[in-house]
Order: sequence, then C-alpha cells, then structure tokens
Amino acid sequence: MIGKGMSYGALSVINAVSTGKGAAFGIDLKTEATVQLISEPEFTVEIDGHPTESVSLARFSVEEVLQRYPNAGMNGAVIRTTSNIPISQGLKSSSSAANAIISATAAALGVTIDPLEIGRIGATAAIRAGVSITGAFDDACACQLGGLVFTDNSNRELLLRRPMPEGYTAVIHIPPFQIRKTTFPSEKMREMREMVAAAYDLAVEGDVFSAMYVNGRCTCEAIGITPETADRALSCGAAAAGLSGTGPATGILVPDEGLDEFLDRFGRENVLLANIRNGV
Ligand SMILES: Nc1ncnc2c1ncn2[C@@H]1O[C@H](COP(=O)(O)OP(=O)(O)OP(=O)(O)O)[C@@H](O)[C@H]1O
Ligand SMILES: O=C(O)C1=C[C@@H](O)[C@@H](O)[C@H](O)C1
Repeated sequence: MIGKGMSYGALSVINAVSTGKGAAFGIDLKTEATVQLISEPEFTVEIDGHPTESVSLARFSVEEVLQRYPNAGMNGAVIRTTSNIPISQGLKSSSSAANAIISATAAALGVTIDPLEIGRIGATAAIRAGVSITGAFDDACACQLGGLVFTDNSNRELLLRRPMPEGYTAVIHIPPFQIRKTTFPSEKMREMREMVAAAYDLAVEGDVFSAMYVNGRCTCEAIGITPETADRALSCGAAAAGLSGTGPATGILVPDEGLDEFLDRFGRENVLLANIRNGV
C-alpha cells in the first residue's frame, strides 16, 4: 500500500504563540511525500538532503492517521520526503511535511481526509514531536489551502480565509542559523500579547502589510534580535516585511514591477524567491 501526498509552504502574518490566534499565507515552495504502509510496527524515514534531522514528526504523522483506521491492519511505514523549504527558519517546513505525509498516508489507505482535518492531525503530531508550540494550525491551513488564513490554534478552527493582494513576489531572507521550537522564548512572546493582538486586528481589517511588520518586530524582541532585515527591505522598496513564524527568516513582499531594482539594492545573497499561492 503506497500513497503520495504534497503540500506547500507559507509565511507568517501573525505568530500565534502570543494569543493562540495566528495568520499566515501560502507560497509555492513545496514538499512531496511517499508513504508505504506495512503491517509490522516499524518505521523507516528518509528526509531527502537532511540525514540528521529528527524523524519523529514524520513517524507521528503516519501513526496519528493509522490510529484513526485500526481496521486497515497497518502498523508501520517507509516514509520519504523531498522539500525545497529550509528547515527551522520560520518557513513552515514542519507543517508542510506533516500535511504531505498525512495526505500520502490517506492515499495509501485509499481514504480521503478533509484539508482542515489534515491540519488538526498534523498539529497533534507536531506537538508530540516537539516541533510546534501551539500546533501551528494556522501554518497547516496556509500550506494546505493557500490564501491568507486566520485561525484559532487553541481550538484548531479556521476563522477566516481570503486571497492575498495580487502583484507581489515573496522574497525570503534566510540567515545562516536555525531556531528550534525547544529554544524559542514563548513566555517573552506572550508578554507582548497586546501588541500582537492589535496587529492581528489590523490584518483582519485589511492592513496585512502593517500587521506583518508589527508582528515581526514583536517576535524579534522576544528572540533578542533586531528587525534590521525588515527595516532594510522596506527602505529598499518592499511593500511589506516581517520576521516569519519563530524566525529567523524574514518574509518580504515586493511589487513585481520593482523586483529587479529591489534585489539590486537589497542584495541577492541568502535570498529565496517564491510566488504567493492563493489556492483555489
Ligand atoms: N521534509 C521534511 N520531512 C520530514 N520532516 C520534516 C521535514 N521538514 C521538517 N521536518 C520536521 O520538522 C522539524 C523542524 O520543525 P521546526 O518547527 O523547527 O521548523 P519549521 O516548521 O520550518 O519552522 P516554523 O514552524 O517556525 O515555520 C525537523 O526537525 C523535522 O523533524
Ligand atoms: O509552533 C507554533 O505553534 C507556531 C510557530 C510559528 O510558525 C508561528 O507562526 C505559528 O503561528 C505558531
């Protein structure tokens, strides 16, 4: 029983660690997964190009699905993933991987799982694996559905989904270090709940670009880094910029017609380009 699944990446507007509510939008970075189910209770995981990354999320994602289909008689799996999403940078590699693996497991079982349920199962697996604080249901929805989503991660509910503005390219600045969830200062982030809640309201009202910046500044302060990259991006012609997720990558939105000039000024090093994905 073999199945294939895929999911995309996302960038943050609001980090849900402060208040439990988050917002994120889809981009076209991509993860593909193949899952072969076996009857023996054994798991083999290959994360293409990342032989030392933890395989717990992949295993728990399959286990969570198998627990819901006990009559299938499947107890283990051979899992392979391939992705162009940098890991532990705030770019939703874990949510994308969980979505893709859960979809592949469902395909192997010959069942269909609703996209929101895929996100809920992934949130459970991510918390079990220690790669998420709230379950990151916002990220899972943005990766799976595309568009701009607002979610209540505490209750794993999708509150609102609408398209992102057209005509912008996502420029992602990737510093040469990672931030793992186990070292993220969640308590400091929660101390900024009022400011983050105000940014969330701004985004709901339609000012997504300001919300990204304010949220990013708050997350930078919690981590103890300066928002220098976002500030520099704005001074080089970006329409929006802010630290994504728990960082350290910065998501930057640049008007398509000004992209070359922006890159000439901002620099092309440590930069990844992606398209916004508004989904169907
Ligand atoms: N392609 C993949 N296949 C399987 N597991 C993956 C894959 N990518 C990431 N993971 C799992 O997710 C972990 C990284 O999770 P982490 O939350 O640190 O990063 P992230 O999801 O990129 O960040 P953020 O949630 O802030 O966007 C990896 O250690 C690995 O266990
Ligand atoms: O680990 C988590 O729960 C989260 C991580 C970041 O990606 C955030 O952007 C997200 O809102 C929540």
